[in-house]
Amino acid sequence: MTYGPSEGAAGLRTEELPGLSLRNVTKQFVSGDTVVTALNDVNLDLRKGECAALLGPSGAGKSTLLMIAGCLMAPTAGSVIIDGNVLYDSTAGERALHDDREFRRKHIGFVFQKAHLIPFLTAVENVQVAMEINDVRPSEARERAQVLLDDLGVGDRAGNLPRQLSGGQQQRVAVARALANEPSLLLADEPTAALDAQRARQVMELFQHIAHKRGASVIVVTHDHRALEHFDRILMQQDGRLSERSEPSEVAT
Ligand SMILES: Nc1ncnc2c1ncn2[C@@H]1O[C@H](COP(=O)(O)OP(=O)(O)OP(=O)(O)O)[C@@H](O)[C@H]1O
Repeated sequence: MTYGPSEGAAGLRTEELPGLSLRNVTKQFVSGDTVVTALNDVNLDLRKGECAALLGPSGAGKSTLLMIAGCLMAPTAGSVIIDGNVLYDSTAGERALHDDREFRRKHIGFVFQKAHLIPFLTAVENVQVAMEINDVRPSEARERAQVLLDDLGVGDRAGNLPRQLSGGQQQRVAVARALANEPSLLLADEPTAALDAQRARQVMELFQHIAHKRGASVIVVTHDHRALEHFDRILMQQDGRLSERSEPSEVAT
């Protein structure tokens, strides 16, 4: 289901629609007699061009929130709306309303804690392949992949295999891959854990740039409170609930 060209979820004009909306999203994991409520009635509207940090203690549900926002996992209840496209709706149960794989490929970029590069492809091929899956011509894909690697300061390692790169270099290749298809929603789960302070700062600045200059909605899970200056919003996930902090100083260190 997609809202029409001029009207959206709440009667908003399409250009004013949030990049991401989570509506009353609940996620429960059941194993045997145990039920874990990882997300409990979570609501979020993230505008296009907004860059949000997601904080919270271990086990609070941060990764689960990213997986659901990124359509890698269906919510138990609630709806997920990306750029006016209803991806999940509780009334439709577990079934995605769109072909979520195709939607994900075209519109969503992920960066995980570990780079997860394809080991037998070079750095540039790892980025290139993400574009080719979306039917970009190989020559154009290669050129754009090289530009992204240059932007991330690893252009000179384009021809190296992942095992020939340091952890931080691999992670920057993974960031380039996530940006390959100019996603409207970028989700990153502790992307700077393997980086030194300077590189971590550069990656956070890049995320900020992607939101502010390209109009993407960005969520970054981080434990690094020094990075909070790079974010427009600070979200806190605790005991399954999502809340918002207005100032970095409100976040306990
Ligand atoms: N596939 C699963 N099956 C059962 N329980 C799960 C599953 N995935 C997550 N959980 C549980 O859901 C809760 C939230 O997990 P989640 O990984 O989202 O937390 P987190 O905030 O990302 O934690 P961390 O900071 O340690 O990565 C935890 O209690 C976790 O054990």
